Amino acid sequence: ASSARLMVPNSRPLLHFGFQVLRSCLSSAAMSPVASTGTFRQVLPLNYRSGTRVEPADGRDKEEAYEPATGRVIATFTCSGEKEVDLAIQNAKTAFKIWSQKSGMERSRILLEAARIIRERKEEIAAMESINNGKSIFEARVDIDISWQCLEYYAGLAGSLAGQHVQLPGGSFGYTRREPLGVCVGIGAWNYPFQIACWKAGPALACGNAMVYKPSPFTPITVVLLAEIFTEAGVPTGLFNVVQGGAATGEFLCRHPDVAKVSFTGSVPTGSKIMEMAAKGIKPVTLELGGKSPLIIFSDCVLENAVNGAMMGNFLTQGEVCCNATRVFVQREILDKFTEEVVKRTKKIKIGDPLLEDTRMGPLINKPHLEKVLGFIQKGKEQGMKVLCGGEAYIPGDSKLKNGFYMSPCVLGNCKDDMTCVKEEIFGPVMSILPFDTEEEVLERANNTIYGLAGGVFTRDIQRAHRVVAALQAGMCFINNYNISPVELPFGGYKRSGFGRENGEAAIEYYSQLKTVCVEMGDVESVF
Ligand SMILES: NC(=O)c1ccc[n+]([C@@H]2O[C@H](COP(=O)([O-])OP(=O)(O)OC[C@H]3O[C@@H](n4cnc5c(N)ncnc54)[C@H](O)[C@@H]3O)[C@@H](O)[C@H]2O)c1
Ligand SMILES: C[N+](C)(C)CCCC=O
Repeated sequence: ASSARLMVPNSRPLLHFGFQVLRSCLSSAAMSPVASTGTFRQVLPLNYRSGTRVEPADGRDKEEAYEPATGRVIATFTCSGEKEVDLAIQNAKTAFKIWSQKSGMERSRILLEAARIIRERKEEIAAMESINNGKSIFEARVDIDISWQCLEYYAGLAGSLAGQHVQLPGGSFGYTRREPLGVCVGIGAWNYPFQIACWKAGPALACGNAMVYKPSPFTPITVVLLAEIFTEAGVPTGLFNVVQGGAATGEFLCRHPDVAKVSFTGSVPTGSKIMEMAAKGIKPVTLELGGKSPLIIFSDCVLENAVNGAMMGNFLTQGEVCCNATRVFVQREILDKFTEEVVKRTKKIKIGDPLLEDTRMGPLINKPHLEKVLGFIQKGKEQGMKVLCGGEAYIPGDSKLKNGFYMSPCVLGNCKDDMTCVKEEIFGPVMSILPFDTEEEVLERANNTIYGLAGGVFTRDIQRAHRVVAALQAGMCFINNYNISPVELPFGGYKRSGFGRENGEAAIEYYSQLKTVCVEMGDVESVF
């Protein structure tokens, strides 16, 4: 068990779908945080191999991880070198031999146990996620709920993974076996550290693979808890390993000859490099990349729902969400009313200490990122955009937060499709509002982007809703809602937002391979 474990308060009933969980968190009575901001310090090693935390066997560069709420360093660690990466992969290979021989039901039981432990330790994990990432505690709880739901879901599928039996002439037959790939590498982004790891580990382990996981160096803390939980749940030693580090460590992983697959979540430029490295070894990749998603709001919508959808589509996790609907197209008849309401609601967002129950927006991940986001807004102003609210660095009243990386959420008006803020992924709390007149026009404009991760529509016209999502060039579409995450539904992008899918039955395809067996029941005929 982790000695970094924090106190776990009374648990509460849990609901099983992302949105309902979010609702329950929003409406539930305040629960006191398990740690207070400004006190956490990570002292244990952050690599995980041979079923325990270890210091890396080699590595040169040191990294520091921050608590964005205060700007404090909470962990210093060495980035894993080539030797450490190899040790983790060799461990995974050994564990794979045992794990891949287990039946689906055996794997299922262990994944269910891991899900149960995550549920039990939800408050502790959520608090650490909030401390290291900056997202509000109530959002972090939703992330942890989605994480255990993901493991439960794949535990449910593990027992029914199967091939096909095909009858051939003369009593001969063929069958297919669904087999694991081997050692899979997971590389994650910093915005959903624990959840991204579960979205990869859940299907990978259910299919019988082993995994070596590298989180973002900005958020190294919580994935090690996941590794400890898998061990406690009963996976073979070395099945799920963690190596810490940045680009160099990631490259050692991607280039390693014993790695069967790379599943990557991160930016488009890094995704392109990953694909190139994987191509050298003919390794399959899953790429979950960035986005600049459109949300189309027709004048016949339920305005309050559309406003809620736009808020959820822009301001979760300080706007640092890949599938955010940062281009909000609003039909001209309701533009003023919609804008007025969104601005009113945005101004009311409570910014501050992420561990406080009533905080709805915490700090951004780090200072350079905050400066980058503010730079986008400055550029927007220079290009003629109107800042309707927010868009400034923010210093909360509490003196311990004065060095944190806060900004006020921003709504931009007077936007044009060719402006930088409308074209590029900002990855911060910045919503651009764009008027439109017709369905045909808005679809053309919505699809005019290199990205294709997500998209949404608000309308009461059911035919139009389905017509619009069918025309959207995006992998994840929402009708009359936005940014909900049922783990039963596949998630992934079109165009440069990547390929492959996480969640849902679809993910099984990306962590397994089919073997065909042809069985002869008669004699062998030869043409020679
Ligand atoms: N589609 C999705 O599901 C999804 C989810 C979350 C975030 N994202 C995207 O991630 C981006 C933000 O995350 P980020 O800033 O951490 O992205 P990033 O690409 O900078 O880093 C992602 C991960 O890749 C590693 N990495 C960097 N260079 C590497 C290299 N050369 N070889 C191997 N690994 C390397 C990083 O250390 C990190 O762990 C945004 O674009 C966002 O949209 C996508
Ligand atoms: C859980 N969300 C909100 C759908 C985000 C998925 C991961 C993207 O960054």
